[in-house]
This record gives sequence, C-alpha cells and structure tokens, in this order.
Amino acid sequence: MRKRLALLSTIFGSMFLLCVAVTGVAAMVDPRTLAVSVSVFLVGMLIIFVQYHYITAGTSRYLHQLGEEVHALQTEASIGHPLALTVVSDTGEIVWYNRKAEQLLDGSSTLQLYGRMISDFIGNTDFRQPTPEKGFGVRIGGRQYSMYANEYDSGSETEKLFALYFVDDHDLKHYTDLYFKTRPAVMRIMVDNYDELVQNARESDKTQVLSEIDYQITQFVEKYGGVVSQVEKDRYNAVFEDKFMQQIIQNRLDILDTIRKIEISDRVPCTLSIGIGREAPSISEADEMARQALEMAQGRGGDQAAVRTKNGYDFYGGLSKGVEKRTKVKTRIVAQALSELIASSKNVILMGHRFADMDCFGAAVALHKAVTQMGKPAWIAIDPDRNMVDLLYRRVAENGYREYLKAPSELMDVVEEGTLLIVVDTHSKTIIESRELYEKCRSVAVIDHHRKLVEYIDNATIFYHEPYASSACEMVTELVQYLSGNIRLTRLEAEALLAGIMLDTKNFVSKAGVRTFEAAAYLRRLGAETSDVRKYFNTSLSDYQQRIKLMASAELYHGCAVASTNQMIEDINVVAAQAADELLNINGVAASFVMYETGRGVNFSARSMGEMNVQIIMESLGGGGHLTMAGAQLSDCTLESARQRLFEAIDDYLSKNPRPAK
Ligand SMILES: Nc1ncnc2c1ncn2[C@@H]1O[C@@H]2COP(=O)(O)O[C@H]3[C@@H](O)[C@H](n4cnc5c(N)ncnc54)O[C@@H]3COP(=O)(O)O[C@H]2[C@H]1O
Ligand SMILES: [Mn+2]
Repeated sequence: MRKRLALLSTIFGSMFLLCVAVTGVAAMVDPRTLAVSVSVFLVGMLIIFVQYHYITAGTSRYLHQLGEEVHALQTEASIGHPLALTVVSDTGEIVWYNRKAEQLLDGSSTLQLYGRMISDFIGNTDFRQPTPEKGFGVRIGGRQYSMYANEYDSGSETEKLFALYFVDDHDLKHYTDLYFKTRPAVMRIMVDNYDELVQNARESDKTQVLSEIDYQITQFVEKYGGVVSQVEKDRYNAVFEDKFMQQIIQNRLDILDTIRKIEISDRVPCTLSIGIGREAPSISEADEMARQALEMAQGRGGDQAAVRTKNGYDFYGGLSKGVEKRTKVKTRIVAQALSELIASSKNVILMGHRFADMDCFGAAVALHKAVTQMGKPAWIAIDPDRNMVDLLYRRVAENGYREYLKAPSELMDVVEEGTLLIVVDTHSKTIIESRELYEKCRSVAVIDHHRKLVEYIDNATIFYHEPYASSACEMVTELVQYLSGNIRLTRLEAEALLAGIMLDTKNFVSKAGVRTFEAAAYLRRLGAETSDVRKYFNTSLSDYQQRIKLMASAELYHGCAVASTNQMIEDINVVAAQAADELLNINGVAASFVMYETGRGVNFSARSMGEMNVQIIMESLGGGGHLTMAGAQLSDCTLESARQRLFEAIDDYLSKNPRPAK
C-alpha cells in the first residue's frame, strides 16, 4: 500500500512540474495570459492538494483498521489455536496461555494459571535449551506431549520470553512403545547333555531328573508370560514379548543356574544352551536368529546363552567347564564326509595357527599321513622360523617330512581349482598361519576345539568343531581311526599327536576327559611314550631363567596373578605360556595373566583353574581361547596401557560374574 502511495506522489509531482512548465511557456508566448494561467494553476494545485490529502488520509485509515483486524485475528488465532500454547518468562513463570493450554494444564478447575510455574506441569524439562528435533518429551496428566520452545528476545531490559507449544502425540508414542515392547522374541533351549544324562542316570532318577528339567523350563517361561513347546526330547522353543525377554536378559538368564543346580546321582552336571533372537522385523527372522545364537552358544561349550541382535552377539553364563560328549557318532559322520572331500580333491594343504604349537602341528602331521595314504599329494603350511615346535619340527623333518613342510608363501603356486585346505586348531581367519593362502583356496575344512569366536571361517565345507574336546590332536586321533583307507600312523606321528594332547591338557591335568584318555591309549598302542613326548617340551637354561624372572614379577589383583616383561626374549611365546601355567600353582590364584611386548604391541597368555573364565576376559581384549586357557594380542599398545586394559577387563568380568565366597 505504501508503495502505491509513493507512486501517487510521483505522479502528483510530475503533474506539478508539467503545470509549471506549461504556465511558463504560456507566459513567454503572451504575457497577458500570465494572470489567467497563474490563477488556473493555483486552483489546480489546490484541487490536487486536497485530493492527495484525502486519498492519503483514507488509505491510512483503511490500513489502521486492517491492522486492528489482523491483530484481533492473531490474538484470536493464538487464543483459539488447536495446539496448547503458553508464554513463560525466563524463570518459567506463566505469563500468557491460550484456551487449549488452559484445558491441558488446568483441567476443569477455574484456577488462574498466571504466575504459576510451568515446572509444576512439565517437571524439570529445561525449555531454555535448544529444542530437540522431535521436541521435548513431556508427560502431563498421564498423556505424552512433544513440547517445542520458541525464544523471543525483545532486546529490551525486560527478561526473555518463551513460547511453548504442546503437540499431543500420546497415541503415536504409546503405540510405538507398545509395538517395540510386545514384539515377539524367540528363545531356543537345548539340554546340552541329554544323552549322557539318560545313559548315566539310574533308572529311578531318570524320570525324576527329566521331569524336573521340564518343570523348571515350563515354570520359567510361564513366569515371564511366554509360551513354550517341547519340539524334541532335548529341545524347547519359546516365544516371549520383548519386554519380558529384556527382563530375562537383565536377570542374566537365571534359568541356567536353576538347571545347573538339579542334582543327579552320577554327578553328571545338567546344563542348558540357549539361543535368543530379538529385534527382528518378523517372527521367522527372530527364529532364525535364535537358531544361529543357539549354535553359537553350543560352539562356545554350552551352559550359556547367546543373544543375537541386529548388532551381533551377547553372551551370558558359560561358567562351567563344558560337558563331555561321549558318543562318537558325530566323529564317524565327519570322518566319512572328510574322506569323500579328500577323495574328490586334487591335493591338500594342512595349516594351523600362527606361531604353530604342538597341538596344531601334531594334528597337521597325522592328517598329512592320512591324506597321502589316501593317494593325494599334501603339504603342511608352517612358518619355519616363527613356531613353537622347535624340537618336534626337527624330528619330523628328519623323518621323511622335510619336503612336505613348507612356508605358506612357497605353497601359493600349488593351489589350484581342486585344492583342499584343512585348517586345524583354530577357526579364526585372523590367527591362521596365512590369510593369503586361505583366501586362495576354494575348498576349506576346519577341525578345531576352541570355543567359538564371533569371527570365524564361514565358508568351510566341513566345520568340525568340538569345544568339548581337549585338543585338536584328540579330535584328529579319533578321526584317523574312522577315515577310509585303514590308516596306520608311525610311532613318530603318534608322538606328535600325543604331544599336542599333553600340551593342551597340561599333561592330562586340565580338560582331560574320558575320550582324551581313550585317544591317549590308542596312541600308546602305536608306540608313543609319554616320557619321550615330554622331551619335546624341554627348554633351554636361558628360557628357564627367563621364565623364573617373569614369574617373579607377578603381582596379585583380585585373585589374579599378573606378570609382565618388556624385554625381548627369544622364545617369549613359550616362556610366557609356561609362566602363565605355573603361576596357577600359587595358593589363592584363580587365574594368571602374562603380558609381553612383541615390538608390534602386547600379547597376553591367560590361564585359569576353571573357576574364572579367561576366555571371556581375553575376548573383551579381542582374543579368545578356552575357559581355562586363552590369549589375546593388542597392537600398537604400551605395556602400561595393556595392563590398565587388562585390569578393566578383570573388573568388568568380576562385576558381572562375582566369585563365589569361600
Ligand atoms: N586372538 C585370539 N583369538 C582366539 N584365540 C586366541 C587368540 N589368541 C590366543 N588364543 C588362544 O588362546 C590359547 C592360549 O594361547 P597361549 O599362547 O597363551 O598358549 C598356547 C601356547 O602358547 C602354549 N604353548 C605352546 N608351546 C608350549 C610349550 N612348549 N610349553 C607350554 N606351553 C606351550 O600352549 C597354548 C596352546 O593353546 P591353544 O592353542 O589351545 O589356545 C590358545 C590360542 O589359540
Ligand atoms: Mn590347541
């Protein structure tokens, strides 16, 4: 409007100038007309002036009126706005509110809201902070609102004002929440050692034990409002609403403890493995996740629960040693499959983990014999300089194996389409002897006894994984008896296997089960003597001295012996492993940890007497292993910060798994 008035004044201005010009010209042509011209000009000017004034006054009256109407409309719009709106001072005092806000904050009472504090309604939500994208979540009168704040700074001395808008999205939030809380979560439960229980329990105990297990599982599921069905004699499937599953997880799956407490005459412990699938887009996917999780829980030795979420796995329990499986049905099936796989391959490469020890080397040597007896060329991939099998390696090389022991790089050329790679004593891509060699081989089989890691070789045709076995050598001793071709091992090969078993069981002290002794007996029959095998473990005087020094550096931390060295010792891997073994002999030591610098970082050797699970502690540092024997490697890390991280890992473990009071 103002623009138009400006236009008008320009027009009037131009007309004025035009009149002056016309009058001037007229006066020059005939001075007599001057008087007339001037009079006409003046009259004209008067009319224009009056007109202009009139238009301006009318316009501004119109504008004023319009402004008032708009103002009234604005006020009315705010007052009657469908959203609740309040204006509060910087301190939170209510200075203005609309009708909706009156209803919202005051209900039916006629109490004035002016002067009351907004915090009486929204609690301690700080509206002065920048409003989050989806508003502040506030709860008023049992309903949920999103509150948006708009700051108004008049610039004057007076304090700031804030307009607060309340959007009622109660239903949206309520039902979203309900959706997440009631989404189905699936649990698969398996009795770890059903067959052993049935075989070993007395007839009179049998039914009682089995019905006790059944009763406890049903009770547990009912307590958390789930439904359960027994799908096989030793398997149950249950479905829960996710909020109850969360409670179950918060209570750290106490059903594991309940079942472990069931007493059986033969002292066979009774344990469960549980797999849980949560946060899946559909129930069938949740079930699939539960299946994978159950497999994982079993692969880690049973007596534990694995929870599969969209981000990976969480584990609970896993504190008992794992129950031995005595039936060898699986071994026979695997042996058959492996025989077929070997028969259909062109050649075979056997490979263990980096810094090969007697367990992986022994297993590789015996399998090498089996494969060559089946008529296929085979090699063992082992770094000749970086291993822990010094004496055994030499003995084996001297006895006809020299041409078959190759560094991984030397074997890259023999890999062809039909090459089979058999990985022994590890199932992790990160600690195998050679990643390049592994990646070049199309066909892979894995034979391992370590507790399952989340990162594992996932493309294996045969994944023979037995966390209950003491060692890879125990597994291979059993396998060779079932492989086709009637394989006969020589005395040296039997010794290599026995060395592996003795290494991993610490001379039949830890993890040695019925099957371990059966395997040892078989090897003994082939001529292997424990006293001869012991010689492969002999160390040099300097290693012995280093070990004593290392042990002397030990300090105690919450029942754990922690020793470390930053000296470069030649056979540090073996020295550290042996020091860790020996530290367990100290009274009151439940676990031992030995740390050593490698030039690239810090390595750990961890051992336990079975009461603490060192696998879990090492796993939190990126390593793994067993309940009683584990390790980890931290790269780019100083000894001191490694020590700190170890202490934190121990603290964390103990806070979740307190040691039973003695
Ligand atoms: N990043 C990682 N991820 C997953 N697992 C990891 C890991 N780092 C280490 N581990 C596992 O932890 C276990 C302990 O390793 P550590 O080197 O202390 O102890 C090794 C080895 O150093 C030690 N050893 C070798 N020669 C020895 C000897 N002559 N005397 C005594 N101990 C010996 O015997 C142990 C054999 O243990 P085993 O192979 O069954 O299992 C190993 C290893 O596979
Ligand atoms: Mn091993």
